[in-house]
Amino acid sequence: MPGNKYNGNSNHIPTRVERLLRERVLSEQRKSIRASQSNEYLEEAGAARPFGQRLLVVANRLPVSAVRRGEDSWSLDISAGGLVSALLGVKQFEARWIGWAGVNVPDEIGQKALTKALAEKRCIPVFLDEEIVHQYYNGYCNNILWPLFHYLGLPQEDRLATTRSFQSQFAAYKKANQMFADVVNAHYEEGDVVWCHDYHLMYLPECLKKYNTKMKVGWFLHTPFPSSEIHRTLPSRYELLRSVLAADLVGFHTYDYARHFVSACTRILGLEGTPEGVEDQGKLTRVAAFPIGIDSDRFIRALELPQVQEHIKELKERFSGRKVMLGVDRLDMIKGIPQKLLAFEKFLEENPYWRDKVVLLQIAVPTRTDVPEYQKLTSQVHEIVGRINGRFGTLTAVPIHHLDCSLDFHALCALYAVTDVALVTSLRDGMNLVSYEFVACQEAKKGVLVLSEFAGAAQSLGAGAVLVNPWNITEVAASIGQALNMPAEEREKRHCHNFHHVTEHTAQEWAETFVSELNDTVVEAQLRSSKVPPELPQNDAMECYLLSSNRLVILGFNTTLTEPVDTPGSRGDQIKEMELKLHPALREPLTALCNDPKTTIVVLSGSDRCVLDKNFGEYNLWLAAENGMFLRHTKGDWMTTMPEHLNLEWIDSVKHVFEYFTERTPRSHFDFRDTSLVWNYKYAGKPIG
Ligand SMILES: O=P(O)(O)OC[C@H]1O[C@H](O[C@H]2O[C@H](CO)[C@@H](O)[C@H](O)[C@H]2O)[C@H](O)[C@@H](O)[C@@H]1O
Ligand SMILES: O=c1ccn([C@@H]2O[C@H](COP(=O)(O)OP(=O)(O)O)[C@@H](O)[C@H]2O)c(=O)[nH]1
Repeated sequence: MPGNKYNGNSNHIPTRVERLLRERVLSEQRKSIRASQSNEYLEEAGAARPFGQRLLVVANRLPVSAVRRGEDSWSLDISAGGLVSALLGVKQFEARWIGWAGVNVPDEIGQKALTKALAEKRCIPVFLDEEIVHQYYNGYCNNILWPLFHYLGLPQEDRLATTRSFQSQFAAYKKANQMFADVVNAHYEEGDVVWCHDYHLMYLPECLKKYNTKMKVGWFLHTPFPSSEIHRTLPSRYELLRSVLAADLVGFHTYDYARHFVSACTRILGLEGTPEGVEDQGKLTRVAAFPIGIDSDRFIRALELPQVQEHIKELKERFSGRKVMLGVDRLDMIKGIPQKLLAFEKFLEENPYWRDKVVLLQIAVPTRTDVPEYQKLTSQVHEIVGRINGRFGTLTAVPIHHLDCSLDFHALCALYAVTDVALVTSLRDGMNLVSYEFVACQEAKKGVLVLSEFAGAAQSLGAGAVLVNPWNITEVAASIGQALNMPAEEREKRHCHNFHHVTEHTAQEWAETFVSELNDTVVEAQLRSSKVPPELPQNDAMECYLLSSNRLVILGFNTTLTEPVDTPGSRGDQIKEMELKLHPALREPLTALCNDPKTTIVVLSGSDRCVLDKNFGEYNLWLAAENGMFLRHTKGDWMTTMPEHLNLEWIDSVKHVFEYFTERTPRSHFDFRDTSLVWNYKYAGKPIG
């Protein structure tokens, strides 16, 4: 099994540093294994795999688009987007894809035929009907989670309508996730690794673990994970986090996204965040950053193909005498296309010299065209392009070539290769693979990448790119000028830096690291659980209790004998908790215990004397107030265990410090008892869910 390095009987759980070192060694080994393998895409079922661990990749979309040709015939096209190319490049596992084929297939004959055709591509379909797709995909995924995770808030115009339809869309989301889970469960074999992808499937880890706690489940988010301040506005904030935490390993593109997730779990769920992940009652969900990459060799090799060379030649001729600037984006509001166009317009305004010497080629791939926000964006972009071309175009040339379509892989490679300046102005972007692909195709030209600081890629390619804030069109316009005028020597240095990153940190590497870490995480969890102290054997304890004739039982008060006010899933009630009260259901058993002549009961608490008097005055027991500073049997008076001449001079100064912080820490409170000062910050900043 790859990735399982815990040989023999060692019970050692590796530290982070040990894990990192081990991962580096393994990464080198994997690279040499990869180098000796072929590199074909979507191999037919049955092809030999070196290690044989099965990987079930579960994503909303399958890596193929299906088109119906007849009642029982389908044609399938590989759709090689970012995630697809990343995972198809992984040779180490026997991968199966589970996902939605992107079409509605209401009839059984069609479903059977499509299932059969997809099986040849190692794909397994999840059939979603139109209503579910509308509510789950267009609604909850793309109209709620997508804008929220990209800091765009809920859709502006129909905000209230969205708020109203929220519950039904969330119900559809859960239903759709359960449908994915049912298909996974039907195909799961012991030992398989199940890798769930993206915001579409946040509810899936829990569905899978409910079915089989032993299943190895990983979840990876391709978008940003926003600050907890954004996530907490989601009505389903609690359920989504809980469900993701059911996974063994949770991955993000950047450390920032991982940190946001952990802080959402601490702030919203009240759980403990550790450097390893999130801990809940001894169960650890590992959380880490796994920046994706591309299959850089595939791009580099494509540039050598005759048809790509031919295309490059044509493009060079077509745009000779002009510098080529390129944008490749899905037509999505997160990509900042209007902002990019406005910045380009400003650049042309301020730099008349460049007006006939530069062209911007903008490929705007249509996406989510059923969602109204996307339809509005299309019109807006067309309007801006028309205006700029009207302003700066001539009879023979226009400054912007805008294409509402997608290009095939070879055409895209040729475009990347002839580009002088790539312009990525995403307002937020999980990673942005286009910037990686551009770098991979620039060994000859060494063009400049102008990159938004809000794309995950800025963390990896930031050193070589010209970073911009896409909201600041003055800055972007100036960066366009800087890029177009950049001396060759500087371009080369910047390019080399990024090229090295793109070719070293590949998609294969990304997937292998994730799966390897997932395998390790599961083994570590087993080791950890074997170290947890065993539960009290209740029957044995009861037997001993019954046999003994002189028993001392020491009970706590707060949360031992009080009514629970802070159960998971409910908001804690600070006011109730501040007034400690014996749980009414415990009155009877406590009376019975206290009246048992063989048993002495002590309630030991940090509370002061009057609180204990009020709650236990009527019982036949011992009270130890302020953690034992005062002691009394309920039939007698309080006595103190405090040494004589105890120095209490510190109290005044500590009181001031506590008061200072109480004023500045919302929901904290401060108790001044006879011999102790207590500053309680349990409710400060957490939990809100
Ligand atoms: O399938 P669609 O709804 O048309 O959307 C296409 C994909 O868009 C998102 O991509 C993200 O993943 C990339 C690779 O990790 C990353 O570079 C990019 O920044 C993200 O936006 C989405 O998350 C995918 O699920 C969609 O399939
Ligand atoms: O005409 C096109 C334009 C883009 N892409 C691919 O779409 C992916 C876009 O990924 P990115 O991470 O940049 O953004 P996303 O669209 O996933 O948000 C890249 O792999 C591109 O090569 C494509 O196949 N054809």
